[in-house]
Amino acid sequence: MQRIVIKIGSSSLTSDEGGLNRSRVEFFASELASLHNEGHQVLLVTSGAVAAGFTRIGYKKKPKHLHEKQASAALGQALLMQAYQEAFAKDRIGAAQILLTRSDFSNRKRIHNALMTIDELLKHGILPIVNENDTVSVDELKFGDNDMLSALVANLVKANRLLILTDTDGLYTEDPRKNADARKIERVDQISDELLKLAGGSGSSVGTGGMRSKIEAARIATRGGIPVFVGKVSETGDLKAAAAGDGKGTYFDTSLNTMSMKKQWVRFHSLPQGSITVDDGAQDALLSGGKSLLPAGVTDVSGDFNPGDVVEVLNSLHQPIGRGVVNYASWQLQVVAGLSTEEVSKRVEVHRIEVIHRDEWITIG
Ligand SMILES: Nc1ncnc2c1ncn2[C@@H]1O[C@H](COP(=O)(O)OP(=O)(O)O)[C@@H](O)[C@H]1O
Ligand SMILES: N[C@@H](CCC(=O)OP(=O)(O)O)C(=O)O
Repeated sequence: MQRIVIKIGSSSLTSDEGGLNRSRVEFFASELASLHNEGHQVLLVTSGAVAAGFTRIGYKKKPKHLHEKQASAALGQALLMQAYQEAFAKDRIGAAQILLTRSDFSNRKRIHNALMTIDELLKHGILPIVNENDTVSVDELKFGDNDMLSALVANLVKANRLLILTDTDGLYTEDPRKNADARKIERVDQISDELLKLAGGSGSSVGTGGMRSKIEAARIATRGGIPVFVGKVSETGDLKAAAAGDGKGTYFDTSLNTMSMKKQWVRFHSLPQGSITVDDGAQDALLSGGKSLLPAGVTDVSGDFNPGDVVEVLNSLHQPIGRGVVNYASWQLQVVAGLSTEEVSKRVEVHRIEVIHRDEWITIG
């Protein structure tokens, strides 16, 4: 038995003019049902709410403004779920709706609740269907496309694999819609910046992130130890083949140095509650010395945070260099910034003397 997260993009479920393509929904549901019936735990991350809803609202093409997209998603999500529910019912599979936002992933309690819900549904043989909660997602915190959401869900549920389905049979050296000579890349073992540059934006009028956001998602999932497939499922049996390592697409192998769960949370899920500026010595200690941050290296503190929160760390030029879990409240750190360890222990009572312990630090940039 494997736990498999499958992401389906708008371009696979709707037509360019918008509106849900019911027969595509039925096809994907039957492919998912066949994996489910083999005894796997299957989770679906689906897009398509905006694309399914905008024509019904009366917009001529996919809307650009956030409130229009949100209105389309509110209508379209219901249509999407209805279509999935009816399609899965043919295989007697119950389908449940889970709507998440970016900020849910940075709140340990909320995301823990989501995980408990998903586990409970899977235990009862129900197929969880996840989408972004578009109505309450604000612009700057939106996933936008669901590729990143699927990677975070896969990490959250500790999936055995993530299958990102789209309208192209994998990653090419260039966008194959624009260059017929583009070559397919069958396997990727290291996601480099050069590879990210190969990938362009969306080729269709309904899709959002294009290949680039899929590679970024693959980077996050593979770092979490989850192998990823990006490709096409268009005929019966294609999904099983994709899950078995024989699909029409590109396979991304897990990177050798996978991050600990704690570091993954700091890197990908957390929302910093404040920032700490450090001097050049502390910057070196963090970036090249593999050391923890001590109060002596702190020059400035901003924001209102508590021990256990994540903070961003800035260098003396105010450029972000990383983030980590802080062991001080902001007011405590203000009192002891720049002081030696001996002085610190005279002035405040803290659980750990390091401002950020190296095991809870992550370099960014
Ligand atoms: N290097 C590339 N290889 C493959 N596809 C690419 C590449 N660069 C850009 N694309 C485009 O990415 C599109 C898939 O992304 P997108 O439209 O966002 O789909 P989805 O709705 O499934 O998320 C493809 O149709 C293709 O035009
Ligand atoms: N939450 C949105 C996702 C938007 C979107 O276009 O995503 P994708 O097709 O994955 O690039 C929706 O359901 O419409």
